[in-house]
Amino acid sequence: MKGKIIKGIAGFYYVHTSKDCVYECKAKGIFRNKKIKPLVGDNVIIEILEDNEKLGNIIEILERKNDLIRPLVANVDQVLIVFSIKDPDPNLNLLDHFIVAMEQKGLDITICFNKMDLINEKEKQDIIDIYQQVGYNVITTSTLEEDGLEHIKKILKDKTTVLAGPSGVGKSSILNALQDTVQMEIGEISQKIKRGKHTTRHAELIAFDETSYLVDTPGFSSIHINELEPEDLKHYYIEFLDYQDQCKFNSCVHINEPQCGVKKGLENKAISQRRYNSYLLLHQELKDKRRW
Ligand SMILES: Nc1nc2c(ncn2[C@@H]2O[C@H](COP(=O)(O)OP(=O)(O)OP(=O)(O)O)[C@@H](O)[C@H]2O)c(=O)[nH]1
Ligand SMILES: [Zn+2]
Repeated sequence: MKGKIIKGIAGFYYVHTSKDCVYECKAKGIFRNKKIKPLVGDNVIIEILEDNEKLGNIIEILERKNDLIRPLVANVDQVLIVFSIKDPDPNLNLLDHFIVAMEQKGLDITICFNKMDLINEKEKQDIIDIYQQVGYNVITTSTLEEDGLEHIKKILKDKTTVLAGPSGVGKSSILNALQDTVQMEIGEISQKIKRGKHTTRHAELIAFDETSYLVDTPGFSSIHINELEPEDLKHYYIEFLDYQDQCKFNSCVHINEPQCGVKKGLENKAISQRRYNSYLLLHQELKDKRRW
């Protein structure tokens, strides 16, 4: 039977299979020999030992699409980057920083502006426009007024999703609001899990249905851009890609070079000055880092 590991504790793996069943499984020795450790998020094949007790063995780990380090989860498809529209005001340089980090990991990105109840309808629409113009899916929510949650659920459908965003923007509130809507045998699982006491906090998946999962820890509240050379940053500002073939030089980083397509895009306002400024800032940061 096929399933997905949604939780791992002390050598036990909890595998979510079709019809919302969760089996408590051990991994057979073969993985240890191959030096593969099952991860939360892994798609696996299990053999059932005891159907009444929902006990099984993991006999195969299916090929991983990717594995993230923080949180430690396999096969994440997308990220929902949460920023608040107010309290705290969105720091757009930081948002772009998040976007670059997630683009680098190859995750699909949706941007969620939360706390929409704190502003008037038209206020700050320009911020939303900037990111829609880039081509990102932007949604707006208020967990306080339970607004936009249906929209989030639609985005979660058939994907494994992780939340990211700075502190205080409402990631936990979104998780809680969504979790309230999940009807699963949570009780049964937590009974089993309570047997042992564990202090370390591992990532878990919340199953919405057989193919939709959300990582339960608001994973990235700080960001690391891994080993990125300043001249490679341009690849992660995806709106530049449409203009770079108009650059005279292939190696153009769109700063001081003559005949730059991205600069032309800026002039005719197809590329946002706001985004370009954050590009310059981050480019300089990466250069400074290299000097260390
Ligand atoms: N007005 C308003 N306040 C909200 C909304 N969502 C969350 N808050 C409040 O914002 C504060 C921070 O919310 P959290 O959900 O803890 O934010 P977080 O992103 O998980 O923060 P960290 O745990 O620090 O990463 C809390 O006081 C929430 O009650 C919202 O939609 N509107
Ligand atoms: Zn250029």
